[in-house]
Amino acid sequence: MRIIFTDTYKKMSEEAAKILAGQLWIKPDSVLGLATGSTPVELYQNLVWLYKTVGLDFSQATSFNLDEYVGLAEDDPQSYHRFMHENLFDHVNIRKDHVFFPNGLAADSAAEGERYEAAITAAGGIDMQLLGIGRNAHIGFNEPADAFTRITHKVALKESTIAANARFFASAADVPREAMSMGIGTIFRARHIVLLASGAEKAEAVRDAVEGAITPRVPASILQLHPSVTLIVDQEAGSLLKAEKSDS
Ligand SMILES: N[C@@H]1[C@@H](O)[C@H](O)[C@@H](COP(=O)(O)O)O[C@@H]1O
Repeated sequence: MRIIFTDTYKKMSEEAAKILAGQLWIKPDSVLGLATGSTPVELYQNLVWLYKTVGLDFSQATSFNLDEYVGLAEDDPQSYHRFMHENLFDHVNIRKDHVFFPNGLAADSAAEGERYEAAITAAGGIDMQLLGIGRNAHIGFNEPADAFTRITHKVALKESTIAANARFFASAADVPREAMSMGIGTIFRARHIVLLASGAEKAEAVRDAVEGAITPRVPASILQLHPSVTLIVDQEAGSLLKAEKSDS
């Protein structure tokens, strides 16, 4: 795993933007796996800026989002679908028929998981997967569990995740209790993975994921086995890492 240590959230976001932009410049028809949450917001702002100023081209790109809440319509203000459009897709030249989400309204979640996997495969697989990390080291919505999940599936969210995401809702009671999420296997099949972490509340999760045992109790720990992972941390999120600082 390559670790890029940065001082601030701003620098973390700039480093991440360089990597995603580089991917698009090298392979304009890249299949990107994209993430929601507060962590990638400024990265997306940087990508929009690169699109507007130096012509970073999304016209041939495809995107698959990691996850979506169960029970929210696409146009619900809290849906991840809306989040991605407001933060990135509406501001760049990605084709709207090239952006994909798990359907949180699907009646048959198992069939929906298989449909989403087939769509990823049909697109050629994910070239670069962007990830944030939960405070309990979840990635996507893959919560600590007894086994690593293999494909896109329905998950019951942990109370801690509901509490952490409540800041985006009027109250914790409004946070959906379930989501459709890529599985750990789906994420692991991406050719390159970029994991972002910012803030002191992520420091333990980052340390456990990078330096701890590989276990489904720490979902992100599986990334230690992937051949191409770049972790970008700000000072606080990287503060508990023993790893030699290779960059700053
Ligand atoms: N499903 C998302 C994850 O993809 C995200 O990584 C995590 C951390 O979010 P944040 O970046 O807001 O800390 O939150 C949610 O649970």
